[in-house]
Amino acid sequence: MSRLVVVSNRVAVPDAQSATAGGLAVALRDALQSCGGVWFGWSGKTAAQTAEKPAITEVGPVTYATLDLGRKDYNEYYNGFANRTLWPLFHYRLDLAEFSHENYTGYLRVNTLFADKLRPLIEDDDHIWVHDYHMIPLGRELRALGVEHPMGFYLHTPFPALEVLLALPSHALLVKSLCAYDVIGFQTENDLRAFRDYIHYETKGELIDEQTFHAYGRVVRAEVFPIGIERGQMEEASARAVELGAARRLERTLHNRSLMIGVDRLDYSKGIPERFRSFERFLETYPDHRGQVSMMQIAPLSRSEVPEYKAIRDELEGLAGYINGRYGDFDWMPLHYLTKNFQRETLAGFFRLSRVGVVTPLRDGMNLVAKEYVASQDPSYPGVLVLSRFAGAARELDAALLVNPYDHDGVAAALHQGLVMSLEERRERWESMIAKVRDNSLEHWREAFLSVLRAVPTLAERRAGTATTAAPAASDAG
Ligand SMILES: O=P(O)(O)OC[C@H]1O[C@H](O[C@H]2O[C@H](CO)[C@@H](O)[C@H](O)[C@H]2O)[C@H](O)[C@@H](O)[C@@H]1O
Ligand SMILES: O=c1ccn([C@@H]2O[C@H](COP(=O)(O)OP(=O)(O)O)[C@@H](O)[C@H]2O)c(=O)[nH]1
Repeated sequence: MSRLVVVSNRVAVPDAQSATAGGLAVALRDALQSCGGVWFGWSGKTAAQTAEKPAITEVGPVTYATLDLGRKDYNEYYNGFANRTLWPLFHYRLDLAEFSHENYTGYLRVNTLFADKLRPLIEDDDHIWVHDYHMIPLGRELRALGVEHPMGFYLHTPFPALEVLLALPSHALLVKSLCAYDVIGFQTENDLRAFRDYIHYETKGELIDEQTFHAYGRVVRAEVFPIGIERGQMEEASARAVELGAARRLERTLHNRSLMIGVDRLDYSKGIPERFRSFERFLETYPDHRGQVSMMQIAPLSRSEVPEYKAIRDELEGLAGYINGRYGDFDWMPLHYLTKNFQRETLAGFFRLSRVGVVTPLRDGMNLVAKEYVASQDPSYPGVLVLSRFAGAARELDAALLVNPYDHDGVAAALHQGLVMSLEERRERWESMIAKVRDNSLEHWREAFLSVLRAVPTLAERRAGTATTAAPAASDAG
């Protein structure tokens, strides 16, 4: 099998902490281990200047190549265009999107630099898989350097509706850059539809069939590959975790009260203030639950240098204090709000103890927490998932209590419904959801994407005329 080159903003270089690597990191590492290759990206560290050469770590057949970013590059590329322009825009928050020429230039500069540094590491037969909004221009930059290899791109966030994307001054180049890839993967049908709308209405490209289109002189495949969680991992971890320290200690603090749980990076896309307001509405509307149930919100800090993330942190501290001050009692605290990070194995135990999982983003590419909550439940006594209809996960987990996170009364009613739901209905809903979580695992996602990417003939196959596939090949570099 030919080698794989993975490119992503964050690279999980194995080290002393490798045991705690996230699911996506493990899945990509497994793929690289089996066929060999390179994982390239940012080191996660900043320096005075961006590194001249990538730092190389060789582990078996895998080369990890990472670059430290200089402060200016880091600010304009990561804090700037990626997380102050593309992130809010892709999550339908035009009100928060900042359009700065300087940041945009920095974003393009870092992508050009990544392409330059990656080029020498690419071998003739490689397949290249690029991840996420940080790296959209990378494929086009590689093509400009003469890289004609099969190249795939996967977008982990939503792809915004046409009218929203048009607000981005550089929308045309962004989409043209996407078309430099041979395969583009999205989380949901919604995202794919939005992308095809853009191709159809803005580029006047030709939609050849459900998965293929022609634009900018290239034939490209665009498909849906919903991401999942590692098969069995949370199921096993949660069964073990309830016997372990943290979950045991949490259970003792509950004094037989019910627990509702939310776990999200501290990000405005996750709808945490709206969730707190819905929780307040719930306490107001259903007073019988006062003193009987608590909500625990785990929200590890994220992208803390971006002003909008600082603002939401302040807002949440104010709201949590207000709710606890207004409704709490000397022996009961309604809301536990923590900004520390927990290991997923610990979360698995917390999820299993929680009667209701509250996952109410305003917009989310997938939301793996929703799937992890389902996977962590005790099959004989499962909890209830309250899930935003605007999370990608809602497409598969349609047996959850689906809510509109902007509708505080509706979410409050769903929280109540989750707490009073019969065991029979809880089991029925959970069985439907766990089947989908198991079927659409992370491994399934990875193999589904790679099988489409690997069907694109390699450079060597095309040169030798030995391609056996009908998969479309690039016709020019766009
Ligand atoms: O790298 P950070 O800036 O610290 O952010 C963490 C990741 O956040 C985003 O995650 C997305 O990917 C998940 C898996 O596909 C998906 O479930 C979720 O809905 C997305 O928000 C981001 O897209 C990643 O690149 C970041 O690494
Ligand atoms: O304290 C925490 C909070 C979250 N997570 C993990 O972070 C991931 C979050 O992924 P999700 O798709 O829900 O959202 P994202 O943060 O990628 O937007 C999930 O695997 C969580 O279990 C974690 O390990 N510790």
